[in-house]
Amino acid sequence: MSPDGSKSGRKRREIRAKLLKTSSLRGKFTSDEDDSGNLVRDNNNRKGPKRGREGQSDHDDDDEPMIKKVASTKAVEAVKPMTENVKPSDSYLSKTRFDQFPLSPLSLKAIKDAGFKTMTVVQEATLPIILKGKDVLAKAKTGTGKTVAFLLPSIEAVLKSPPASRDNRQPPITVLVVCPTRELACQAAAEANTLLKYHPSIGVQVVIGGTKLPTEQRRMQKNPCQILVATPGRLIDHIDNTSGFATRLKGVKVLVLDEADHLLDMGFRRDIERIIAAVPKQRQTFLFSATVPEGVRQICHIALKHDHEFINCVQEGSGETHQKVTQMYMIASLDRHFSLLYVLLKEHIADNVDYKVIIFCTTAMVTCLVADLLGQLSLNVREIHSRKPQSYRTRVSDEFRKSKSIILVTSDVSARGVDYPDVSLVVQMGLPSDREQYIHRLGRTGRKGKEGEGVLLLAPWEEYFLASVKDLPITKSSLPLINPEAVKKVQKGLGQVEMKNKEAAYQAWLGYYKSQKKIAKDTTRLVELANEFSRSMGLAIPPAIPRNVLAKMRLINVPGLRTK
Ligand SMILES: Nc1ncnc2c1ncn2[C@@H]1O[C@H](COP(=O)(O)OP(=O)(O)OP(=O)(O)O)[C@@H](O)[C@H]1O
Repeated sequence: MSPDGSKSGRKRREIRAKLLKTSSLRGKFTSDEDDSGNLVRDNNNRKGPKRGREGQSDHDDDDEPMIKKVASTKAVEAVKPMTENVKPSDSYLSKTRFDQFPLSPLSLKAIKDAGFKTMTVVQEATLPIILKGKDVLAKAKTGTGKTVAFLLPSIEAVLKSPPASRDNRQPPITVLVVCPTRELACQAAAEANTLLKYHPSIGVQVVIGGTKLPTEQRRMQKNPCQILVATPGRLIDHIDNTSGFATRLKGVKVLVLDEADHLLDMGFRRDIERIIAAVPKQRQTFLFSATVPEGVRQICHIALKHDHEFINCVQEGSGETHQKVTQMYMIASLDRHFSLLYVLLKEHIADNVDYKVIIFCTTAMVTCLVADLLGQLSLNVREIHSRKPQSYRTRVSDEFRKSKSIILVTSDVSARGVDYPDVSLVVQMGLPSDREQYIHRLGRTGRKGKEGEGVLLLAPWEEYFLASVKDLPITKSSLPLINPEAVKKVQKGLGQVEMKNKEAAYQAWLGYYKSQKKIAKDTTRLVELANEFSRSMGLAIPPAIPRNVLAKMRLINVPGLRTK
């Protein structure tokens, strides 16, 4: 917020968006001209790529949410959630207090200490159903307390389970929470420890890639571990390599899949199926996410009982994003993206002394390049992606969570779930892997009913993505003036970025867009665009790519590529 309390930069963008809207209404459905004179045309829908397992995947509201318990659904048939037209309120909070439910007084004490006065909408909607013993598929907007919603009843399940006998060398794990990324697993475990403040005998352990397996094995052996939070890949490592671990999983009473739609998509499917096979059929299962695409409704029966409840806290037609988060998109040729990003950031920083920005890039190596460039431009920037050691990622994540006046450049390892308070702006550079990822990335701002801003920066040939988010309140903003000094500064900064970073970014960029069917179907065009990206990094000729890498991408002998 600038000193006078206005967000003049954001205001400027909103005014530009309004002006554009009125002008474009005149020429609706024809082409729009971005400021570089390129004609951009509307295109159709697209399909995004399937993402890899944890760590390998680089792609690495507040209107009245509708709490509507849909009648028990047969998991296979898609049941449209019931909705009523209710006046949207601006709160993610309900009026219901936690002590109106049969929860442990010690949990209630911890909740009070955490400063939670009333339940959030999703907590109020799901707790009674879960306490009745039902399986639940819950959909609620980002930043509205889904983690506490599944942890509270999970703690109740532990309290109801018979304490393990002291001499039991493989005491049962009662609750298993699966998260798609390491930061999210650590965060859920931290939230669990907050709720367990007065339950000293209940232990939470975390198993995630990037840490030493033996360290985790010792910790689980020596400390209470009634609740285990895990990323899929590492959990399977323990099932396969930690003696007695599979036995401990036979005690699971509650299985939680956080960011369930992501865990159920093809990238994780095999791991999730193995994990489900490793826990008892006789259990309760909770699937939570801010997005539940139709496909997930069809496939959720692999985890949920047929008589599960689908609880949809997102009012139909209000869209899956928050009203208080303004969403803009900008179309500019690739050669302007870095300067545009720089101008956007300087504008935002000038208007928001407590700025806290997350910039999402398409891959780890592009993230690395952008972070390097912004560092050269003397911005206070950090980076998180899968090419950084876990200790570094954890340290930076903790630092960013506690800081203001800071910029985080990141891949999709930070797209979902991570709860960084008071993020003022989310910038998404280039094509999000799909609609859900766009929504989750945007959901890093506007949490707990707060305001926020999202800007999606696309090249003209990426504009077709907008068809997949046309139901969301995203408006086109014309481009801010990019003064020649800024261009020169960015070009100078690019000149100081190491060549190996540019080579890696170019190769990763090509790999990512090769996975975008609509763009990759014409490989010659794909390579032309990649070489446009290469020039935007200030390279006169595109970097050479190892022949074996091109073979894996199935791009051997495509004109415009250089091999080494
Ligand atoms: N009843 C409550 N009152 C106030 N704050 C709460 C309450 N429950 C949870 N919170 C806080 O709200 C914030 C967002 O919660 P959480 O991260 O679980 O959101 P989420 O719905 O899981 O978001 P995402 O979809 O991004 O994963 C956290 O800081 C959490 O501690």
